[in-house]
Formats: sequence, C-alpha cells, structure tokens
Amino acid sequence: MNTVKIILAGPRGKMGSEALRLIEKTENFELVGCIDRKHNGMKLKDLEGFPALDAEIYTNAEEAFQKVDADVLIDLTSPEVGYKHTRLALENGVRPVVGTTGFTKEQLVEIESLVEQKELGAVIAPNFAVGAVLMMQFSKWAAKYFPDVEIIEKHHDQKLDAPSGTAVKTSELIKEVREAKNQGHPDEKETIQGARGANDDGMRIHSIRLPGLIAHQEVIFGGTGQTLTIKHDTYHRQSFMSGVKLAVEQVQKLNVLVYGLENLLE
Ligand SMILES: NC(=O)C1=CN([C@@H]2O[C@H](COP(=O)(O)OP(=O)(O)OC[C@H]3O[C@@H](n4cnc5c(N)ncnc54)[C@H](OP(=O)(O)O)[C@@H]3O)[C@@H](O)[C@H]2O)C=CC1
Ligand SMILES: O=C(O)C1=N[C@H](C(=O)O)C[C@H](O)C1
Repeated sequence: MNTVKIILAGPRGKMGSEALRLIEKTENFELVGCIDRKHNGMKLKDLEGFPALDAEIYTNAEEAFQKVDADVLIDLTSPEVGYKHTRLALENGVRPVVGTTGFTKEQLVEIESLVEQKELGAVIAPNFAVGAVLMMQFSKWAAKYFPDVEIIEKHHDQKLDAPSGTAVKTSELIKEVREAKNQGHPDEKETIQGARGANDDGMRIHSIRLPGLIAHQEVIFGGTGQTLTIKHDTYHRQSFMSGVKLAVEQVQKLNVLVYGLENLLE
C-alpha cells in the first residue's frame, strides 16, 4: 500500500476535525500539512486537543503547496476559499478531494478545464455519505415517473450556502430525467416573498436552517392520489468519512474531474 501524503484545509472545522481522525487512523494516510486561518508555522501536535501529528500549519495556501510535497488536498472550508484552494492544488500538481460546497456552475467548469489542462484527477463530492448518495439516486429514478417534486433540505444554522450542495446535485440529477414543467397553480402568488422556495426549472427547493440540525433532506414527489417521500438524515459527521477515504484512494487513479461520489461507488 503506497502512502498518500495529504494536505488538509480546514482542520479546526466540524468536518476538518473528523477528517483529522480519519487520517490519523488510516495506516497509509499521512498528514503532511494543514491550511488554516490561524496558527501559522505551528505544528498540529502543539495545539491543544488536536491529534499528535507532526504536520505544519500554513495560513498562506500558496506557500503550503510550494513547500510541502503532497499527493492530495482535502478541502473542507468555505465556498470562495475552497475554490481558491482547489485551483492552487491543481496548479501545483496536487489532486484535490473537495467536500466544500457552494461552488458556482462557472467555477465547476473552470475547475474541469484546469483538470484537463493539468491531466490530474480531482473529486468534488457535494455529499460523502453513502446514504445521501443513494437518496439522490433514488430521487432521480422516481423523477422519471413523478415530475412534480419539491426538495426540502435542512441544515444547522452555521451553514453558509443555500441551497445545500446536496440539494443542488439532487436537482441536477432529477433534471436529467424529469420533463420540465412549472409546478403548482399557474396563477399562484406569494404574499410573502420566498414562500414557495427557489424555482429550479419549475421544481421547488426549500432550505431550512436551525440549531440542532446536522444535515437532512427530503425529496417529496406528488402524483394522482399519492405522494412518495425519499428522506436521508445525518446524525453524525463520521457518516461522511468512508466517502472521504474512498475519494482520497481513488483520486490518485484519475485524470478527470469526478463530480459526485456515486461515480466512484461500485
Ligand atoms: N461533501 C460533504 O459530504 C460535506 C460537505 N460539507 C461542506 O464542508 C464545508 C465545511 O463544513 P463544516 O466543517 O461544517 O464548516 P466549519 O465552519 O465547521 O469549518 C470550516 C473551516 O474552514 C476554515 N476556514 C475558513 N476560511 C479559511 C481559510 N481562508 N483558510 C483555511 N481555513 C479556512 C474555518 O476557520 P474559522 O473557524 O476560523 O472560520 C473552519 O475551521 C462546507 O462547505 C460544507 O458545506 C460539510 C459536511 C459534509
Ligand atoms: O454544511 C453541511 O453541514 C453539509 N454540507 C453539504 C451540502 O451542502 O450538501 C453536505 C451535507 O449536507 C452537510
């Protein structure tokens, strides 16, 4: 088993700290650097409450990629920063595994063309939890028969992007098979703006943000005399880690951009 040398961006975050535990317990994963907004020049092991890993922390991402010999970047930060890190990684010959959500369509296209130019693999996965991937695939299947659909995603109130990356990916998969149509009554009017949620090709997406939640999504389909609800709930961020591990292992064999974990699952 070859050792995979990893730079982690966002090690103090909710996902980043789970990823640290994953790296620590995976025999052939080695943390060679961290990108953070704090603690420049310190070693991770010198921070209280962090695993005893020797990796140096860089607040300047460019410096991290230039100084550290790494195979893979795991990015779990925020939309703008994650995009910048993904580009920098590719420009410096490092394969990105990106969990960060909120990239625009244009940014995804730019990353794809950089991946092609550099002939390097990259994985961008809006959701690393296998259950969520299945929920999206089942939704795509159902949309073929039920074109009336509303996506309700619920997250903790610290989330920066709305709709969630999972909801965006779900709607993209649904749009591959759903006959485009405007849902609801043609004359419906919102008396409070936003009441009907975001309009995506006529289907509706609703984003709920509340303390206490982690990550949850319901996809509700309506047909004559029936509804079908496909639902996934995340109760612990550990649920994402088998997907992160798979992506890190697989990205090294790739020379294309893979968008969505479903493309790596057997
Ligand atoms: N694909 C998936 O399966 C999942 C994806 N996500 C996505 O992952 C991302 C992170 O989520 P989560 O862990 O909950 O968020 P957190 O806010 O807990 O963590 C983000 C971390 O990134 C850090 N950060 C912000 N700016 C920079 C920067 N310039 N350089 C380095 N680090 C920076 C933050 O630092 P500070 O604390 O100082 O702000 C923070 O520690 C989000 O985009 C989320 O949507 C989340 C769960 C699952
Ligand atoms: O911010 C989160 O927490 C999550 N973000 C991802 C998303 O935007 O879909 C994945 C998961 O829903 C948790």
